[in-house]
Amino acid sequence: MGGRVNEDLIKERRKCTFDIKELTHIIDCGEENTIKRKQIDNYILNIKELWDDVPEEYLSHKERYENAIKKAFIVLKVLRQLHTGNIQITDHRTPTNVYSIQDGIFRNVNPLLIHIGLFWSTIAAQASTEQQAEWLQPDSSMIGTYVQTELGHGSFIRGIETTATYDSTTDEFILHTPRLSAYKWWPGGLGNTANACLVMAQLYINGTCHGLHIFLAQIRDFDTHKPLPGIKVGEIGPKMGFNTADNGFLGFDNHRIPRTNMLMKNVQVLRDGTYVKPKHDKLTYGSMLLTRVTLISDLAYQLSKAATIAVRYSAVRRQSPIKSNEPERQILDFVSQQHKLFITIASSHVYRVVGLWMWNSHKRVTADIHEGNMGQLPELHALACCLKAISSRDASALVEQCRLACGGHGYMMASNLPQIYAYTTAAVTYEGEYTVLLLQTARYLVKFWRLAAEHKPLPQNFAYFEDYIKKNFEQWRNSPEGIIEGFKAIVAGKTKAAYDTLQCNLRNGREFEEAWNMASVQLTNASEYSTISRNDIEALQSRYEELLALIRPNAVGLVDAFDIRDEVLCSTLGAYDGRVYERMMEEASKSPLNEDVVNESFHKYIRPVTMKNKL
Ligand SMILES: CCCCC/C=C\C/C=C\C/C=C\C/C=C\C/C=C\C=C\C(=O)SCCNC(=O)CCNC(=O)[C@H](O)C(C)(C)COP(=O)(O)OP(=O)(O)OC[C@H]1O[C@@H](n2cnc3c(N)ncnc32)[C@H](O)[C@@H]1OP(=O)(O)O
Ligand SMILES: Cc1cc2nc3c(=O)[nH]c(=O)nc-3n(C[C@H](O)[C@H](O)[C@H](O)COP(=O)(O)OP(=O)(O)OC[C@H]3O[C@@H](n4cnc5c(N)ncnc54)[C@H](O)[C@@H]3O)c2cc1C
Repeated sequence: MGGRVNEDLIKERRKCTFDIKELTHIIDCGEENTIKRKQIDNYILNIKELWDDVPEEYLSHKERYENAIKKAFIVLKVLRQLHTGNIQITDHRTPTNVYSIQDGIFRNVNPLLIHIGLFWSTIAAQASTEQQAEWLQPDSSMIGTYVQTELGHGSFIRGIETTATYDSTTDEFILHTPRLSAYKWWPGGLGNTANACLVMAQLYINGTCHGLHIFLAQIRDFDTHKPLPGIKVGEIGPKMGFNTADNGFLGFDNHRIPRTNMLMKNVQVLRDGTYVKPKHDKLTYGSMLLTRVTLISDLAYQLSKAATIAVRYSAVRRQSPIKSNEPERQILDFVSQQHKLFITIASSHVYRVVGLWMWNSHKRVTADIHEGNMGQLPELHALACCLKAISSRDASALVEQCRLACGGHGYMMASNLPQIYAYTTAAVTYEGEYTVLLLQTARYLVKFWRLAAEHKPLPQNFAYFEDYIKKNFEQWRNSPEGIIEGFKAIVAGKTKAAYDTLQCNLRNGREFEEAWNMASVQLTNASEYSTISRNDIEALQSRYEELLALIRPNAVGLVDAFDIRDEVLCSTLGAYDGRVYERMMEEASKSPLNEDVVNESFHKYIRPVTMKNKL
């Protein structure tokens, strides 16, 4: 859409006091990455077949999927070309950028998300060298997914009921779904797209259960795409979001696969049925760990999208004067509006930085694991659980705050804020539900508190537990260091309270698991345990308000620095040119309800009632 840039946005951009490009380069981890990202954006976004004539929202459930799958295979082809270097973009090791522009292409979810994001990465991480050589061929016919959750079990994965029983006479595993609750339910791309899957099942050899293992199973014929004998597969129906992801169900009726289809990098079943144990029994859960780490950065990106839309809109939208004799003000001038939005910008940066740090930690710990050193895995798991839980919860709350900050127009699908919310709130549940993950972190903290309480040696990372016990915490200081000290005091205090409740429950004769359950609200909820005083809080509050005023002139510059293209934002409210009302009117004109001046329902249903006595 052509036309002039909104005057208020022009003025906002003139006011900006910092170099926007410099911040963009920081966000991209370097100018080179910015250049590459833009090359990839240009290449992919210029593919005409990826763009819709009719907005996605007006399509039926079936049409949405068919439209998305058409685009998914165009994108897959491009990703393969990038991978093999056939598209001359020198280095594309900035995967989040390739993936993030897909938000614009699909306005929803790529049905191949799990194929690319989890299927391949799990094979790469958990299959033996020989298996990888066979399965990771660039021209493979396999379209796969990651099949773990069942109708009856999602969080408690030890309760998974699908079995894989070794038959040494034929050198095969028999995959079986013993009852309705054991049906696989949820995997993305399973409904219609996938012809293969990685399935999590209980391994049985000679009547002994060895727990959960991952198996590669073909489920559809590669040529006809018909389900193989013994496979019952389908799609689970419409959801709050993720409606192009064809999440599916799957049941096995004694479906046989070769023994060599168990992922055997860390654990093996030999021809004679000998079971060779892994070095750590949670290595099978590695894909969940990796995805939790990846999600932190993805959620930071979703926050930057929501912030861009809401801040630009707030600079364009004028409503109410502040003094009655003045003109109406940009809603961005209201301090309460700044509070709603600037926190979203800040949170995006926080989770981006933490996400990168976690990504690098994951790389380091994985390299150690390859060398046989598992020592850092528990801490990484505890951190990933906590950060995935809070980043998803914060992101969905802040995206919703941005939507509300756009008033009624934020409720329009054309603002794209409802879709971003539906996407982020799903992340609170998938890949480990919020409370369940926080309890994993609590379990880790309580272990170290027990050491502290028993005056046993603590690792350096937990020295502050001892400081708390010895009351070595300094008085509160209003400085970054003081705030960090404050957080340490909160963690220590909260862990102590939960631990004390746990001990009290145990003394009262409860068994550990029951005592744990009774303490679980304390284990997940933070309390104020720092040495902060009322005066400190007042000082912090006024400093916060000063900071809002300092950020105000740079608000639009800050979101421009996220450098998200209009085709990706997909928002009438957030486009770079700020022509909000023109875009809203243009989008409304696409509604099928505007195709006829008089809708035929008038003649069928309305007129017979309203004109009844007048005909
Ligand atoms: C098209 C392009 C796409 C590309 C994509 C790339 C980028 C885009 C960005 C990101 C998106 C990427 C993908 C995701 C996108 C969309 C999501 C859609 C799909 C979602 C998929 C799923 O949801 S898959 C299913 C996930 N399921 C879960 O997460 C289940 C949650 N439950 C658990 O993880 C566990 O059951 C548990 C952790 C709650 C407890 O496990 P349990 O077996 O009960 O444990 P125990 O009690 O026996 O033992 C606990 C001990 O084990 C340790 N531990 C547990 N888990 C781990 C682990 N993962 N690693 C290491 N250690 C672990 C735990 O600490 C205990 O140790 P101690 O005994 O020593 O205390
Ligand atoms: C959009 C989407 C995509 C998904 N994609 C996939 C996929 O590709 N592959 C796949 O395998 N799965 C997938 N899933 C499934 C997902 O991983 C599970 O839904 C998730 O792990 C939560 O499990 P659940 O649904 O069984 O919830 P439940 O565990 O039943 O949780 C329900 C409630 O019980 C509480 N609860 C459960 N256990 C405890 C406990 N021990 N202590 C305290 N409270 C507890 C929870 O906090 C929650 O409040 C997807 C889900 C969604 C929504």
